[in-house]
Amino acid sequence: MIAILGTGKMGEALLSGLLRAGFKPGDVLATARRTERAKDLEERYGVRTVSNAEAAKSADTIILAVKPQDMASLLGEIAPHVPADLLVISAAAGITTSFVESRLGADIPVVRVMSNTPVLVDEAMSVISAGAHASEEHLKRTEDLLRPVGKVLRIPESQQDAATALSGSGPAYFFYLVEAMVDAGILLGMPRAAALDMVTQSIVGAAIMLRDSGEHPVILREAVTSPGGTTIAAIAELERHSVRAAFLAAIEAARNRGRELAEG
Ligand SMILES: NC(=O)C1=CN([C@@H]2O[C@H](COP(=O)(O)OP(=O)(O)OC[C@H]3O[C@@H](n4cnc5c(N)ncnc54)[C@H](OP(=O)(O)O)[C@@H]3O)[C@@H](O)[C@H]2O)C=CC1
Ligand SMILES: O=C(O)[C@@H]1CCC=N1
Repeated sequence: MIAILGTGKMGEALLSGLLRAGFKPGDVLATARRTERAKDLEERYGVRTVSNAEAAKSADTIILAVKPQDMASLLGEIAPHVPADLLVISAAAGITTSFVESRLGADIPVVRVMSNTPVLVDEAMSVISAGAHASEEHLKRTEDLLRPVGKVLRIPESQQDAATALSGSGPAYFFYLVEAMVDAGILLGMPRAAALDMVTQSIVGAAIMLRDSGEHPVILREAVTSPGGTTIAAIAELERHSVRAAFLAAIEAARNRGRELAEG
């Protein structure tokens, strides 16, 4: 039995992924803070919603998907009910495995995960790190849960905040880029729907080329950039506006914010 504690945007994305991967609604428990949210999840997915305490008692794996700011109180609530062999998967930004271990006590196996919302289309990037008491078997179980909804990579926990900034938040940067490019289309007099289609298909095509060609992004970009042509005119402007430096600073700020979240 798997339980998702805190079934909001990310928890629901993971829940739907588990069901698509073949879990039966009867094998999955969910918890939510508001009763109307719980009812909604029961109606849409057919899963049972229970209290956090009951979820911790009944499941062999729990996925913690509350906001980092709510983690301490959730852990306090479930600590008296957690069996020693429960696998605890924490999906919250910034929250370390030692934070979870210190509140759930003793030798509890904890795996930290940072996934992203493309879980919803089985194209997530999930990175996982073992806590002090998580074994190879616990990592394998976590990978088996996440692999059906995308790619899974093991990383040292020291890199988790950086991964959160890159791939956890990553989809938001691409949506932001699409918004900006569609605005540019509007500026040039293009209808909004057509602009969105063109930009979306360009980003999908570029993403698939990146993933499947094995080529370095510089090579792929150079292949688009004709001497004296249109692309280099655009890139000259991006450079003039320090877009690369803005990405470096933005992703560093996200990493730093992740560290702050751990402090509560
Ligand atoms: N959104 C994203 O792209 C990603 C999010 N994450 C991580 O996932 C976690 C959740 O984020 P997100 O889904 O965006 O946030 P949401 O606010 O959508 O989800 C959090 C959910 O937890 C519920 N909740 C809070 N406290 C409790 C409690 N004590 N018992 C039961 N349920 C509770 C909330 O209920 P209610 O709605 O009633 O307040 C809410 O539904 C965060 O830790 C975030 O760092 C990780 C990667 C990507
Ligand atoms: O913005 C956030 O804090 C969460 C973590 C990664 C993506 N969303």
